[in-house]
Amino acid sequence: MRPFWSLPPSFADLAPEAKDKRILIVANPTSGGYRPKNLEKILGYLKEAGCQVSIRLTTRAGEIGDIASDTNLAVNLLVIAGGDGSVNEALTGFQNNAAAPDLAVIPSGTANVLAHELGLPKRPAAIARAILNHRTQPLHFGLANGRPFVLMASAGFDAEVVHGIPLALKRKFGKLAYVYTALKIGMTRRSSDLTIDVDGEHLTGKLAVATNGRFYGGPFVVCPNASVTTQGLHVLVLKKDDPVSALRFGIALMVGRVHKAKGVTVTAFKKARFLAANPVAAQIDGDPFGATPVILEAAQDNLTIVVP
Ligand SMILES: Nc1ncnc2c1ncn2[C@@H]1O[C@H](COP(=O)(O)OP(=O)(O)OP(=O)(O)O)[C@@H](O)[C@H]1O
Repeated sequence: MRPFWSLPPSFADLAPEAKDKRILIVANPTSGGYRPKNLEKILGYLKEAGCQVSIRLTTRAGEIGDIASDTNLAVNLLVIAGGDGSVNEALTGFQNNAAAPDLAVIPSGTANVLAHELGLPKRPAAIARAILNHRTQPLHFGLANGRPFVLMASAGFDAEVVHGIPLALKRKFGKLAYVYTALKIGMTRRSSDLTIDVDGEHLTGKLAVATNGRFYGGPFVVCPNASVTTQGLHVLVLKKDDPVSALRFGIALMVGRVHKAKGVTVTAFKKARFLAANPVAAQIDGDPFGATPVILEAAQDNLTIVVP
């Protein structure tokens, strides 16, 4: 046993087998809360452990997808430093890569729901340790009109906010920008009716969220029984979206009770469709995704993701 005054083990001692590890870190410098200094520290720890590690900063949307779909990547681990949209791009790219490496995430982003789902650490040393330990779990995902989503796909008011939020405002004010945009849109919008076809049963509502995991919008629990590491999707249907109901649901969301709120149903499903007479805005993983109709199902495959 080490005497109590000795230094903690170095990263080189932690993972002797790391010397064979080839790691590519792809960082989205435009994601909310991006911290280049933290990335440098993580890079330093991984190099100290002997990993062959390189880093690439994206210069445009779509680049992460292109990298992830490259069948000549020749790495054991692709690490995405970014938010949920960046991870979604990697997942989408992996669909065209039969030799996809394992995935790890250095969380940034405005909400970063996946970080809450997996309990990802924030400190550089803890992130490096998780990457070196390389403990993995299957990451299940859903398909919306054939496009993968890791966390959620929805149609209705929240998607209108995702479509309407100005990027500069999101970068400057983070989550507050969502609140501001929601209030602004909420005052003038005309709500639409949705039909939600859940495994052949017809539900009606104003907002429908297909969720792959427990959380929504950050640390807020919407489906306590779900997890991104087990297969299966649930759909939350909100019956109303008038300002008073929206406020009630918002408060219920913040206290982790929205799934129990009056006017909310949660249903597990295999196949669902979000339909509307006139197109209703849709979003996946916090990025705009056109409009209804949206057809949803669980993907049969899964990825391998590093967990703490
Ligand atoms: N260099 C870049 N310039 C512009 N857009 C980029 C760049 N790199 C990646 N993107 C795009 O930025 C989008 C949003 O990124 P990301 O999700 O990581 O951050 P965020 O929006 O702040 O976080 P969150 O989704 O957790 O709220 C991604 O969908 C990705 O396509």
